[in-house]
This record gives sequence, C-alpha cells and structure tokens, in this order.
Amino acid sequence: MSRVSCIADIEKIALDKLPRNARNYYTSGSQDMITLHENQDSFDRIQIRPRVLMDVEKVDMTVKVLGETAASPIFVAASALQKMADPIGEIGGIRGAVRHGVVHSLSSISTASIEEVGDAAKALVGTDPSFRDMRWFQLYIYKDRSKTLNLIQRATKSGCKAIIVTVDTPYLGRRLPDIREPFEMPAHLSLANFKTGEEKLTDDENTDSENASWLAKYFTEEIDASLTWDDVAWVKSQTTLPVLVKGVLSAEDAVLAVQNGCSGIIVSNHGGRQLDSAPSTIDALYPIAKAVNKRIPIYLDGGIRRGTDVFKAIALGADAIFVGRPVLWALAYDGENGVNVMLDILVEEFRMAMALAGCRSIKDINIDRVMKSSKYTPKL
Ligand SMILES: Cc1cc2nc3c(=O)[nH]c(=O)nc-3n(C[C@H](O)[C@H](O)[C@H](O)COP(=O)(O)O)c2cc1C
Ligand SMILES: CC(C)CC(=O)C(=O)O
Repeated sequence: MSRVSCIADIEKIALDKLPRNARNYYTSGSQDMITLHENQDSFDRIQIRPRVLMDVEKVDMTVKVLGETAASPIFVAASALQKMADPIGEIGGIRGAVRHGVVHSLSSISTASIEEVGDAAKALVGTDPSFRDMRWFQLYIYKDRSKTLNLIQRATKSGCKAIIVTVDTPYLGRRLPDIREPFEMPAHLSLANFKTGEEKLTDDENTDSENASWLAKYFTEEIDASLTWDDVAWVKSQTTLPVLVKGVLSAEDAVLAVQNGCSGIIVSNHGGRQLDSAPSTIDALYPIAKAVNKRIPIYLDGGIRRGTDVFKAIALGADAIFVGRPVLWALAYDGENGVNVMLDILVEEFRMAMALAGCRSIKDINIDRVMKSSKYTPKL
C-alpha cells in the first residue's frame, strides 16, 4: 500500500479493517444523519481568501489554551470505547497528543482508565522538551452524584487540567444501526473508570426489548437527563479546575455559559450523533463567537478532516478544534503510530493552509480570510 496522504485515506483503511460492530458504532450518526453529513459538507461551502506576499517562510501555529501553550490548535476529542479500534485504545491517543503538544480529552466511558492515561502521559512528557501533558477530562453527570464526584476527584488527582461537561446527551440519540443490530460491548473490554462491574453489561441484556442496545439503556439508566445550569454550578463547586461545557449550538446558551462562569465552551453536535437536523458546528459558530465576544475561549468539533477546515473554524471564531472520528480511524489504521501519522497530516495541512493564505500566526486568521462559496444556496 502506498503511504496515506490525508485523513480520508486513513478512514478508508480503517473502515475496511474494523469489525462490523465497532464500525457501526463509530460511524453512526442519529436518525437520517443529516447533521453528520452537514458537519463536513458545510466546510466545503466556505472558501478561503488568501493574501499574498506576506513572508510566510515561518508559520507559528501555537495557541494559548487555559494559560498554557499548545503547539497547534488541533486537539483530540473525547470518544468512548477506543480499544475497539485497537488494543492500545486511549493510550495511543494520549501519547500522540503529548508528542504533538496538544490537548487530549478522555471520555468518562473510556476503555483505559483516568489513571492509566495519566501514567502514560507522565511517562512520556519529560522525554522531550516539546512534549506537553494537557489532559482534559470529559464528564458525563451520573444520576448517582457520588459516582460523578469520584470521576471529578480522580481526574483532578491524576493531573487533568480541565473538566468538560457534556451537555447534549440527556439521552442517547437514535442511531439506527444500533437499533437494527444492537451494539455489543466486546467481552474482553470494560468501562475502565468503573470497577464495580455494574457497568460491564453482558450480551444477554442486549436482547430483551425493542431498542435494546446496552448503550442506550446504560444512558437512560445511569445518566442524568434532568440537568440544568445548576448542575454545572455543582460541578464547579466540586473542583478547582476550569469547567467547560460541550455541546453548545446557540448564542443564547453560549452567553449563559459565560454568565454561569464556564471557562470555555465546545461548539459541538456530538459528531451528528444526538439531535438530527441540528446545525453543523461550523454554521453555528459565528453567531456564537459574536455573542461571546472573546469573554471565554470557544472550541469546536464536528467534521474536521482537513487543515483547511481547521483554518475556517479559526477564521469564524474558534480558538482551537477537536477531532473525534479521525482518532478512531487512526487507531484502527495503525494503533499509536496511526494517531501520530493522522496528527502529522492535519498539522502539516494546517501549516500549509496558513502559509498559502498568507497567515504567519493564528491571530492573522480572521473573518476577512473566509467567504461563502458562490455555489452556496441556503436551503431555507
Ligand atoms: C464513537 C464516538 C464516541 C463518542 N463518545 C463520546 C463521549 O464519550 N463523550 C462525549 O462527550 N462525546 C463523545 N463523542 C463525540 C466527540 O467528542 C465529538 O464531539 C465528535 O466525535 C466530533 O465529531 P467528528 O467525529 O466528526 O470529529 C463520541 C463520538 C464518537 C464518534
Ligand atoms: C454512548 C457513549 C458510551 C458515548 C457517546 O457519547 C457516544 O457514543 O456518542
């Protein structure tokens, strides 16, 4: 096989290699997957306006993030159950992120524990001056607040730098492949942050009702669907770490995040897996950025597959972006090495986009550098 040249190459190899169960779980969006497709399609409707003769011999991709400096604005999103892609799972992602000097976020529903991921980061970070341990922990708020608090405390103790509260998942979106052919957790894997055994549901429990996926049942049984901003305040009261909310798609909610003392927001539609027909994240971004007016940082995920997508997100107001599925494809493609290759490609594509657009540093990327494609005809 020739070398992979872009994320689409990695995805293609990964989809061929992944077992059906994992492929269905990773690829699916909710319902008709309108939002899933829009996440990527919307990027194609934005054009980049280059400026020339700007001396782009050196391009500085560094970004400030919660008081630290990341080597680039390309961060690793939290996604669950990564050992289904490769036995190294989340450890491959954290090692790639440390090597690339960028933020890594770990899902509550990970297959390597908070402590294992922390140890992997700590073992690597001193070995090269450019390496960074920038771990954030993604928190699902369980009905059982002692379970939730346990996660917050362990994330804090292990050296995570921020807590991301996911707020778009009161219930799991209807993912049709998972309803037609319920997802099964491979027997050798477990939810590593929970040692009680109750989170390791068996196959038997998949079969007893319509919509019998254990994931959907797990969510309904365990995750609190009654959350309000008071619960975000509760998380804040339990930790000294910065607290961000993930899953914001409206300017109103973004302003509420500012008013409720959040340290940042992640503009996200959960990779098109929750509310179908929600806007693509890149379309939702600009009104949010205007309303927030730089009071807190704004991050974005959803559909980022190319360096030019990263550029467009920053131009429209993001401080940095996260990639979700590309990490899973990379793991399936070649484990830890796959993650390094994937991040190398995205960083190089982004460096090239900046240089060819005439931007020497991140602050040069602004709204003047993008325009809607003339082919863009709004559907409304
Ligand atoms: C298989 C899978 C599992 C995910 N698990 C979580 C999770 O545990 N917590 C969470 O907040 N978001 C989760 N997400 C959403 C991602 O954090 C992110 O929002 C999304 O993947 C970004 O879109 P992209 O995949 O197009 O990059 C998951 C996404 C996928 C594809
Ligand atoms: C269902 C969870 C385990 C993870 C999640 O958020 C997702 O699959 O989108």
